[in-house]
Amino acid sequence: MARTLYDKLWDEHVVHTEEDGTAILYIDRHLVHEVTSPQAFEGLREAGRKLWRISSVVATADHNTPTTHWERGYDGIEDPISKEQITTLDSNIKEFGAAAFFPFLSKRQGIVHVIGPESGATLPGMTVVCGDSHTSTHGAFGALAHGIGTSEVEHVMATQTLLAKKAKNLLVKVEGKLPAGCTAKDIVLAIIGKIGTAGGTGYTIEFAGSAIRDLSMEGRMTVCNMAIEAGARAGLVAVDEKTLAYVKGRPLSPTGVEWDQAADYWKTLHSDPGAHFDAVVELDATQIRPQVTWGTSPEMVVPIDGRVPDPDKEKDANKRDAIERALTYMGLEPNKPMNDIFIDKVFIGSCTNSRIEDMREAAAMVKKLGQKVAKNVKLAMVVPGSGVVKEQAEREGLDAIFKAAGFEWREPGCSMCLAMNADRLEPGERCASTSNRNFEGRQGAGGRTHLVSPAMAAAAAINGHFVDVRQFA
Ligand SMILES: CC(C)[C@H](C(=O)O)[C@@H](O)C(=O)O
Ligand code: SF4
Repeated sequence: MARTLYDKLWDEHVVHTEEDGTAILYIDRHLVHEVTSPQAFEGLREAGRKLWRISSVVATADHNTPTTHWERGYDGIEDPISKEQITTLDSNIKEFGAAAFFPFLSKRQGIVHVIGPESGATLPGMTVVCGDSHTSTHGAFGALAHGIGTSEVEHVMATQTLLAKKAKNLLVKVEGKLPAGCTAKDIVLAIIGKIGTAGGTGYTIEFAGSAIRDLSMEGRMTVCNMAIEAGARAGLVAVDEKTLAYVKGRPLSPTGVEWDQAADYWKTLHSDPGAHFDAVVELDATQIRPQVTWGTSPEMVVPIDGRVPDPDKEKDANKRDAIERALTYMGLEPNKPMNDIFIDKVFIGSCTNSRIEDMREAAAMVKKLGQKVAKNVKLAMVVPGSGVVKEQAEREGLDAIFKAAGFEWREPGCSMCLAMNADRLEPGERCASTSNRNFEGRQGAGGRTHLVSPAMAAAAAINGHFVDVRQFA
C-alpha cells in the first residue's frame, strides 16, 4: 500500500501497538538541554537506573548561557538559577554519559536544534526527541522528530521508548518560485497565517512542493522549526540529494559501507505516489510576500505591504476581542501601515534563523544598504546558533560587516528568543526578531515582538522601522 513519509517512519519504529492505538515507539536520538533534563536525571538516580542507550544522547547547554563575556567563564553567568541549570547538566552528563556533549564554553556549543544537524546527530529516518517543542526542526531531514515533556524525557532515558499515538497526515504543498527577497521564514509565516496556530493540531505535516524542494537544508529547518507554531508536533520534508549532501561528513554521520547502506535506505524516505493524506493545504509561492507579525501569536501576521488589522472589520466577536487585546499589548493603532512601525531593538538569532545561511542573508542586506543601525534602535544583536556557525561566519567576514554597521556580535545560544539569560526586552520595547514566538512577555515582561526573516530584521535595524526588502532584491 502506498504510504506517506510519516507512515514509513512510524512503521519503522513501532515496537508494539495497544488496541486503543497507543503505541510504543523506539527512539534513536535523544537530544538533551539544561532546562528540561534535571528532573529526569534525578528520577533515574532515585530509581537507581542508567541510561538505556548512552550512545543515543547528545547534550548541550543553550537556553541559559550568556552571550557576552565568555572570558569570565562560569562566573559570567549572573543569574544563580541559570548557573545551577548549566552546572547540573555538566554533572549529570559526567555521571550518566552521552554520545556527545557540548557544554557551555565549548567550541561546538549552541542551540540544541542547530547543533543536532550540524554534528550529524540528526540523520534521516531517525526518531528524534528532545524536551523542547522546536524539536520539529529536525524533520527537515526526513526524521520523525518532536518535543516531549520532562516525564517523557525520563521515560526515554530509562527505556529508549516513548508512548505515542499516531497523528493524522497533513500535506502542505507550496508550489512555484519564491519571489526575490522572500525566504523560508516568509513561507512558514504565510502557512501559519493561512491555517492558523491550530491548523496542524493532531497532524504531522509534510511540507512538499517545488518551493520546499528549492530550499536549502537551512531553509527547510526554518520551515519545520515552526510546524509546532502551526499546531503540529512534527513537520517533515522528504529526503533528497540536498539532504544527503548536508549530512555527509558530519562528525556523527556514518562513513564507508555504513554510509552507502544508510544512503540507499534514506533515498526511500519520501511519500509514495498516491499515498493518502487526511488533509491537503496548497500555497502559491509566487504570491508570498515578506511577512511581519503584528500581534501576540504567530498567526497574527500580514505581508509588509499590509496594515495592522482593524477589529471593527472583524465580524466574529471572539476574534475581534483577540485582535483588540493584541493591539493593546502591542501598542498599535488599527490600519497602521506595517512599514510605519518603528522598533527599539533587533534580534537576529534563535533555532529558527541562526544558521550560517541566515547570518549570510542578514549580512548581505546590511552590506547592500551600506549604512549604520538607525539612531532609534537601541540594540541590534546577532546571535549565531552555535560556535561552529560563529566560526564559519567569522571566516567569511560576516561579523565584521555587522560590527561596522553597529550590530553587536554575540556568543551562541537561545538568547533573546525567550529571555532566560540576561538578553531581554524592557517593558514596552518593540523588537524585530527572527525567532518563532511572539507571545506576551516572550522576550521579556511587557516586550513587543514582531517575527520576521533575517533580511527583514537587518533592513529594519538600518531603517529604524520595517521596510519591504523586495525593493533591495
Ligand atoms: C524551554 C523549553 C521547554 C521551551 C520549548 O519547549 O520550546 C523553549 O525552548 C521555547 O522555545 O519555548
Ligand atoms: S532558540 Fe528559542 S525556540 Fe529555539 S529552543 Fe531556544 S528558546 Fe526554544
